[in-house]
Amino acid sequence: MMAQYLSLKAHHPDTLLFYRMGDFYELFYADAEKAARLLDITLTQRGQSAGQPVVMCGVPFHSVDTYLARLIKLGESVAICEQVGEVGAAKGPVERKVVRVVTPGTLTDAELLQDKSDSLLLAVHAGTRNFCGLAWLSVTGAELRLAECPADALEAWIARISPSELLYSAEVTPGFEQRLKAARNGAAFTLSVRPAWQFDGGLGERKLCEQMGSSSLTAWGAESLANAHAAAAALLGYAEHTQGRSLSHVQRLAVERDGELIELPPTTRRNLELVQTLRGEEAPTLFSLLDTCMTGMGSRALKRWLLAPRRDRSDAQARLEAIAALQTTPSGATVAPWRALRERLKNTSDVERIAARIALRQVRPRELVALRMALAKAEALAPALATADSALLAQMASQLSPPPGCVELLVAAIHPEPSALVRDGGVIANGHDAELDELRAISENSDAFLLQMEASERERTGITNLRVQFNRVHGFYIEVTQSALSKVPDNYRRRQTLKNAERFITPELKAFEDKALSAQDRALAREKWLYEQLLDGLQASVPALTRLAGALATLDALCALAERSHTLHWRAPTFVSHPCIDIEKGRHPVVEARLAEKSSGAFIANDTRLGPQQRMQVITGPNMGGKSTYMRQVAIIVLLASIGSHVPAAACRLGPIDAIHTRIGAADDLANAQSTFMLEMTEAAQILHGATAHSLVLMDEIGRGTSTFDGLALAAGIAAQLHDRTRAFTLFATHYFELTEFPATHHAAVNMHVSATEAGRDIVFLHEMQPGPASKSYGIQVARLAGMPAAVVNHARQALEALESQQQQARAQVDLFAPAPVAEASPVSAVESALTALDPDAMSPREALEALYTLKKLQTRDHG
Ligand SMILES: Nc1ncnc2c1ncn2[C@@H]1O[C@H](COP(=O)(O)OP(=O)(O)OP(=O)(O)O)[C@@H](O)[C@H]1O
Repeated sequence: MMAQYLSLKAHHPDTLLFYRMGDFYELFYADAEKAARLLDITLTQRGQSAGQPVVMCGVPFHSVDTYLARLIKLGESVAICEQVGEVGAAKGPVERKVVRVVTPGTLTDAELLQDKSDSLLLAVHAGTRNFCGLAWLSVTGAELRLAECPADALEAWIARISPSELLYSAEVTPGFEQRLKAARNGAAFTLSVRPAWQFDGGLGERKLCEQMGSSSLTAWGAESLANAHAAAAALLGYAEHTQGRSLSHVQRLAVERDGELIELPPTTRRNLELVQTLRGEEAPTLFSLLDTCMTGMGSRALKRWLLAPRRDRSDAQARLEAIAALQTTPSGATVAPWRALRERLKNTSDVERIAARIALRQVRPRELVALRMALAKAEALAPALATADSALLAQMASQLSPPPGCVELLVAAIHPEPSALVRDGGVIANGHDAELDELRAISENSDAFLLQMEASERERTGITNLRVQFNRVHGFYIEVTQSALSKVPDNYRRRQTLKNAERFITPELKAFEDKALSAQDRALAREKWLYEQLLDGLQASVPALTRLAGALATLDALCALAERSHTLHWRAPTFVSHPCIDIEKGRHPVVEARLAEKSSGAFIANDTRLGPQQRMQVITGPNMGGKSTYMRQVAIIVLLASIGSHVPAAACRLGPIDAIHTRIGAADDLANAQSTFMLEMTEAAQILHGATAHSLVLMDEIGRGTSTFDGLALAAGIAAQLHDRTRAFTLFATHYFELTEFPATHHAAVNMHVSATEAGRDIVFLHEMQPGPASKSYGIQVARLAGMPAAVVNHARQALEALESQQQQARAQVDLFAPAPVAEASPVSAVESALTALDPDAMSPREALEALYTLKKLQTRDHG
């Protein structure tokens, strides 16, 4: 057995091997030690193999899912090895096979997957010409995506895709590997190394064609993406390896191109708290506020929309029309369509994942019952949509009809209340298969047979309390109490002795037992076979089922947006072609919700007007005044509009947007050994390189991490660059009062401030954005509010007065915003000219040596 184990283990060196032995999965040697540590289970030793004690530990097969979940969460992969041969069929151990490998990026079990998040597998190929190829999919989804990106944009792509597992070639350079490891920081995904030959462009193209059932990839515009094909080859190879079969349900292909999406760099996703709070929690975030979907499919679609808004507005426009239609109560109806639809969508099972599990032949009987009910619901949804005034809803309606014959097949084949697992029996419906019905009848008729036999044996033997019974351990028996033993006939054979009774068997009962038990075994085998047949029959429906799942998901997400708009009083944005961000009475939805929850006052709405004439707002005002909230709310409204959602504002007009960049707050990135200031500057530099005139840029207190003069000078330089060169829509919050002079010399910048007023020695925040610079910074009042000891506050107040009067007198007349002098080109030195004239390939060793002496002489002369 150990030889068998070791040969299986050799094929899965980096994976924990769960080796099935009876009712347990056992792990051995190093696997056992690791699993015992990670799962906190007991390590044992048994026997010896090759003179060494065998270290092992095990988990019961019926609770394997819990252990798998824990290991996957820790980033481990597990190969499941089952007994596939018949016990005792051949000499030696029963035949075993690894039936699938469970890895963080290839999960398919409902118990292991999160309802509201996709678990994505991404393959990255370090390609030619400084380009990387990417291919990714969710094993339980229907779509494979491809992209090629410039090598320096790889981290941003990985962050956006946010995979659970990333595959790369064993032969990438150490530098590239290091980058992938660094990209993992903060976003926990597992890195899996694959053999280099699997990253082959030609192989990938062939595999993709095969997958799509097409002779070329032209229809998808994916024909000339050799780098992405190489990634796809590894991706599909790995997915097939883990599932033990090909992914026949993945039949959609999409190519993502640089520049199609509105850029949301990782810093923006973090700073705007889109799907995670700054502390790493799931709520309160924009997504947690937005997601009132009734199904996991809807939540996942909504999250995808939120994290991948498109620059092209056609999708967003179609969604806005759909939301409008969902909010219009048709004549004769009492409620808006979104309400009625959401009511019907409630408790709809995850058709997308069930379809994938059908294709992977891992689907459980109860999921098929759930699928049948979901299909009935989906069909009932269609009529209400078909008549709606929205092309998108009409398209959904056409996709909601169940594949022909699918419901009928499920009704006929699956028992209405099946057991959880096929191996327990009772899964196939009565009347579906004559042979199964007959076998079941034999075992079910045994009750009648036993009663009849009991009566006849009582009569024959005169033992009135004789009983004929069955139990799982001992099979059929006749039970006679001690007192009646003398009446037992000769043909009774003793089976078991109890305290007060004896149990017997007769040849007649034995014959019946054989028949009944074998009927049960045969019925079970027949059920397994019929279940496989059913899966075969369902394969043809898989593409239609995934389309239907997509329609359900879109519909659910749209209904959630309609509900949010209604409940939170949001309004539809409008898109225009000229550059502008016009927001009337905008609010920050998450802060507003928090205020409402705590009943701590109303949220103060603010307008925002940005356009070519007024591209930059320099925002000043006290701490706690609401600067960050205001800036974030503008970005959130722009993002919500871009995905086709209504927005928390009275009105919003939005021109083209290509990116939302943010530089907010300061958190040390200790893991990457970057100081607060270094990080601040790196992020600012990235924004200055990346932003365009169609980008929205939020800069919150840039320059704060260094000395006042350095910081001020840098902040001024950055503001000037954004205003003059980048020309992005910029919200620039600062504590440097000097910067309020910026708009005087820069025509497209204006001063804005958050209002506050003093009540005695205290400060009252009004949270209103008003034109002009703030008059005071109120730092000391805020410190007082924060509970700073009175002595410190008084001390600070005195020091402040002294500092202010000193500054009045010695105010340096520095023009902070004057353009920097162009650096003078330094004259070319004699050494440099001589070097330029040399051609090393055309020189003899002697000439080279002479040239070296000449250069040295010239250098000595240049430096006197
Ligand atoms: N428009 C608003 N209406 C009501 N309350 C608001 C508004 N804006 C902000 N607040 C409240 O004020 C708090 C502080 O806001 P915010 O963090 O935006 O201030 P800030 O000016 O950026 O402060 P700092 O400069 O210290 O970062 C928020 O948590 C919120 O409770």
